[in-house]
Parts: sequence; C-alpha cells; structure tokens
Amino acid sequence: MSPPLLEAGAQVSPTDQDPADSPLHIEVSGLRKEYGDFAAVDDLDLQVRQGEVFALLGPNGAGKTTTLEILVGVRQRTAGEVSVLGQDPGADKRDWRNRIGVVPQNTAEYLDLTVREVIDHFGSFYSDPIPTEELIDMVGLGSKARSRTVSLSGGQKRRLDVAVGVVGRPDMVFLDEPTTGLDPEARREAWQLVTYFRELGATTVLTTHYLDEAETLADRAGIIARGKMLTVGTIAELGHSAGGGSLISFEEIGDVREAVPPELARLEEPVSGMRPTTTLATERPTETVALLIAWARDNGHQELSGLSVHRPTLEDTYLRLIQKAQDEVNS
Ligand SMILES: Nc1ncnc2c1ncn2[C@@H]1O[C@H](COP(=O)(O)OP(=O)(O)OP(=O)(O)O)[C@@H](O)[C@H]1O
Repeated sequence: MSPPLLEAGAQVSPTDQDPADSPLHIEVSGLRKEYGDFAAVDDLDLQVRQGEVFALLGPNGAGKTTTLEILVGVRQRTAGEVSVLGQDPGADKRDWRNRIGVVPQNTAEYLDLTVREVIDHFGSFYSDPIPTEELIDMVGLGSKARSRTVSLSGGQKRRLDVAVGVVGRPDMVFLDEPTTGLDPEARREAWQLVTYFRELGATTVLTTHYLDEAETLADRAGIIARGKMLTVGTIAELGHSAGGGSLISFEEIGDVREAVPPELARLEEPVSGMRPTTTLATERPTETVALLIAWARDNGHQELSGLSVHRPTLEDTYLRLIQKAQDEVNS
C-alpha cells in the first residue's frame, strides 16, 4: 500500500504562488437563472483565478447551488456570460469535463459496492486517475477500503463523495456545502482536503453558509443573497467593508444618541433576530466608551451587559448585508 498523502492531523501550507498573477479560471458576468417568474440568480458577476480557493457564502435559498450547477454544466442559465477553464460549461465538452471535479450537496448512494469498487469505477472514466489505494488513504478511508458503502457513517460517505469528485485529478474542484451535517472532527478532515487541493494547485470553489468555513479555507469570498452577489473580497477586505474603525456593542438600554454625538460614533442598524443590541462604529473607541459608561451610570446601570469593542469581522459584514437585502425585499 502506498503511504498516505495526508496523514490525519497533518498540516499543509499554501503554495507561494500569488493567485493575483494567475489566469482567470472562472469568468461570469450578468448571470441570471429564472424558475418561472422567480430569479434564483440575478445579474451575478464572478471572477476566480487559477489556484484560488473561493467561497460562495450565503443563507439557505441564496442561489449558491444554482450558481454552482451552472458553473459545472448541469444546469442551463437563462442569461449571462459564463466561462470556466476557458469554455462555456453549457457546451459540455468531454475534455473540459475531465478537468472538473464536483462534490455535490447530497451524499450519493453507491448501491451495494465497496469503497474500493466505487473509486475504481469512477476512476475508470479518466485517462490518468489517482490510484485507488492512494486516494482511499488520502481521504482517510484506509480502514474502510473493503467495507460496503451502506455501512459507512455520514462523515465517511462524505469523504467518499470527495474521493469520487477528485479521482480524475481535476484542475478545478467544486464543492457544494462540503461539511453540512458533519460532526466537528469530520468537518476538520474535509477542511484538510480543501487545503490539500490548494497544495496541488487546483482552483477550488465551495459553497457554504458557515462563516468559519469561509474564514478558514478561502482566499476570497463572495456574499450572496436572493440571487445577488452583495460583495466580493478577501476575508480581511470583507471585514473592513462593515465600516472602518471599531465596533462597540452592548445590550440595548435606551437611546444611545442622548449620550454619543453622531460625529463621534455612527449608530449601526440593529440586526433582527438577535437580542436587542446597540452597535456603534467609531474611530475613537476609548472616548466613546467613556461617554457610554457615564451615560449608563446616570441611567442606573452599573454594567453595560455584553459590552465588546472589536474590529469589524466577516460576521459583521455578513449579517449586515444579509439583513439589508432582506429589508429591501420587505420595504
Ligand atoms: N428546480 C427549481 N425550481 C424552482 N425553484 C428552484 C429550483 N431550484 C432552486 N429553486 C429556488 O431557487 C432559490 C435558490 O436555490 P439554491 O438551491 O440555489 O440556493 P442555495 O443558496 O444553494 O440554498 P441551500 O443552502 O438551501 O442549498 C431558492 O429559492 C430555491 O427554492
């Protein structure tokens, strides 16, 4: 048996290549997909460079899967330009398909076959597949090679899906919600595999609604809601786009505008569905907090519950953009 390519717990570091200098592997402009009179994807633009790990981040029903399915050529678009590895996925050429690896959202059923038989079978479609034993070890199924797939746990089935998706040594890997439903350990293993694809130089696009997944894995992410791409950037850029300076949050105790002038700190829109929280964005956090503490004491509060002062994060941007998109629909 060949040695495992990736030992459990092993770390692999990103390549030194700067994706900003690499050619575009995905170019999408004005993409639209209608189901009847409903637009699941609405005027979406996207560019992904060779070697990048790109996360399409958004809530349920945002249009992530539809976009991914169009990129891999299993769904026709209504309008827009799409190029993946220099070709229109709608043309579905065999050579092109061989360069694409897909791990769909739902775990596949592999009848009564063993793990080894499944990988052998899918590998036989390609001219230069990763050898079955090597791939089985790579996805951490070494002890299950002879097991029938029906006996695998959810996490093990997901790893088999990944193996099937990459057996042909794809230049591009698409993973649709790769870790939904996995326990924390299986989730970490799936993350390691994505890091491994990066090491191999593959371009990777994954969809997720987990912010930590995008933060851990992706070079860049696009936040998508109601079929529209709301913003795209590196994880750091997305954090900063929530606003400069610092964010001060605490459980709401009254109208903070009595205490803090608008030129010192901007009051952010509350995020619905959360405990009523006041959030202020400011370049002068110390001064603002001093005013807040005095104001709270004057109003009989010795503590500002839940007080935090932090730099804007991906989560701040995400929650605000999703909320804004929702508000626009409701108004
Ligand atoms: N075949 C279809 N016919 C009609 N509407 C559809 C179809 N497929 C998806 N939709 C709708 O299009 C919208 C986008 O769905 P999509 O599956 O792309 O979202 P998603 O972001 O991947 O969500 P999830 O995380 O729940 O998979 C949803 O409102 C969904 O109900």
